[in-house]
Amino acid sequence: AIPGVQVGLTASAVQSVAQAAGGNEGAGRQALQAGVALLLIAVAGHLLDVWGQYLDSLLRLELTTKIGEQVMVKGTRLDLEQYENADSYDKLQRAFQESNGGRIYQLFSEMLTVTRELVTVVSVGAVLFTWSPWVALFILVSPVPSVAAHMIYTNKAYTIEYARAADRRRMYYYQYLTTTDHTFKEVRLFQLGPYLVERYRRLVHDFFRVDRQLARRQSGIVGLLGLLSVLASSGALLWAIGSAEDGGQVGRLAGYLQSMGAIQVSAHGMLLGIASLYKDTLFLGNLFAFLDLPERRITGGNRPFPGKLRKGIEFRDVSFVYPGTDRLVLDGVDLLLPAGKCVALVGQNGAGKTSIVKLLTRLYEPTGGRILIDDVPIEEYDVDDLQRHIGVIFQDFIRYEMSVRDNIGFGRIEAMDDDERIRAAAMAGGVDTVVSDLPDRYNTMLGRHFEEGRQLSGGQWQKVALSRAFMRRAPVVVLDEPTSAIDAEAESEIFGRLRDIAAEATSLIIAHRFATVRIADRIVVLDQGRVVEEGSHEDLLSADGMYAHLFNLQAAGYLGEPASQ
Ligand SMILES: Nc1ncnc2c1ncn2[C@@H]1O[C@H](COP(=O)(O)OP(=O)(O)OP(=O)(O)O)[C@@H](O)[C@H]1O
Repeated sequence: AIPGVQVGLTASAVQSVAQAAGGNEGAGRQALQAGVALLLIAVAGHLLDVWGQYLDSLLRLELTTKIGEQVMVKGTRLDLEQYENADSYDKLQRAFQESNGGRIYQLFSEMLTVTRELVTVVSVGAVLFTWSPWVALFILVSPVPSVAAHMIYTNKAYTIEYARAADRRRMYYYQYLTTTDHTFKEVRLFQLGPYLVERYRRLVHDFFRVDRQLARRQSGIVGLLGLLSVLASSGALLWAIGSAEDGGQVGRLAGYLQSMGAIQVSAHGMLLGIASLYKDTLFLGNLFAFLDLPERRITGGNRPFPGKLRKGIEFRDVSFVYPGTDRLVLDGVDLLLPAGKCVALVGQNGAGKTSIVKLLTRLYEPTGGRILIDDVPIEEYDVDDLQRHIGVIFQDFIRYEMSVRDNIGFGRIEAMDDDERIRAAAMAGGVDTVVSDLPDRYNTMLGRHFEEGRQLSGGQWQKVALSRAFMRRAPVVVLDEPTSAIDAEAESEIFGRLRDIAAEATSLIIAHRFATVRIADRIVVLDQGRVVEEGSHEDLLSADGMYAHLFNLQAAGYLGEPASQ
């Protein structure tokens, strides 16, 4: 109510001064009283402002930290499908853009602004209405047209921005390719720089063209509707002058002039605040849509996973189609991983090997058929417990830009401080000799992203990832192309040890190299989503089928002539 009181006091001060000038004795004192009241109000207003700013900064801190954290937590609760599907990944990216909490903070502070301006408009408006309803009405509605123009523009801009999400991702991707350490080598040597910059430039240019057109149209609309606003407030001014002149109300004229300024600013501020609120809720809709995404749709039962398998894992007539696609990636797969044995899965690129691992680790659910673990359907096991009991390393394992201890310890995070266990895992993965050369041993940072980081070779990184799998000491071990970058000598050593370490475990190894495949107790050949052969290395060679063909091709590569000759 302060602004309304201010207008009333200003009018009374000016009126009193005018009367004092006309010889009215008591008017001088009244003017002074009004002046002192105005001063007190100004001080109170200032103190409120300072307090408001303090609360404002607290709110900003609180929101920026909380929202970022919530988005991270949400990211860990989604299913793999939501990351591998372009549509939901798009949603995810849109939400990340809002994840610093800036927009939510803006929303709150806009709500506060709108409320504050509303108080000004209502209180000043009330004073004006008592003076002249028509002048009040003109002053109040004058900002409406120009704000309406802003709202129309906001809506258009949002629609355009929404449709741009994919192109924006492309832009960020081109920027990433030209500014990141592990993309540098190829970009430089294939001389891709100018091409990537050109693609980026073309996208920016398209954006620019559309934005310029929009800005042009916006100027037109704002210009036209804004003119109505100007006419309305000028009309109000004339009316005010006329009505003050009639009754010799100088104070009122001063009040009109002050309130016109105040209302112009406040009503404009309020309506623009509403327009921004509208825009921010549109954008925040993306964040809320993300936070609302279903979580962990793959659920299990309560059955704990066995500490050691009795019988083994069995895929029975399992088929699989990736959600949102229609290609049968696995087509009636029957597969047995006997307890305590090592099975190797062989097949050409795209045969479906990794997809089998994703089903076994419950990152996806089969479209048809059943997976049994010790004769119990996989769905009956507790999902977290199941995942805790499988030591898995994927082809695209992570190179954590953290310490060696983290890199290996992540295999069993509860045992991160168990030096003995970490050392044993490092030995099993063949990385202990690498670590002993590092300046800070297990506490050495790996990678190049952070200070003092030591970069490893591709094969050394792979050994670290293998150590991570061994750190788990799980009853089921799944290694997807575990030694593709490791030299032949180290590979044979690691597999020599694997037999000891995983002697108790049921293991599945996916590999293209036959040196790796041969160590398995049993080999399964997968082709286009079907199991086409299985048996021991010798059985499969004498069967002279696909396995023998692939083996001979590779052997010929090593020997320089067909192995069968
Ligand atoms: N997320 C996905 N969405 C849709 N299709 C996929 C997805 N991941 C893989 N595919 C398809 O499924 C098929 C099997 O892929 P998978 O990764 O299981 O093959 P793979 O045998 O492990 O191959 P590689 O030896 O190259 O690793 C491929 O044709 C691939 O294009």
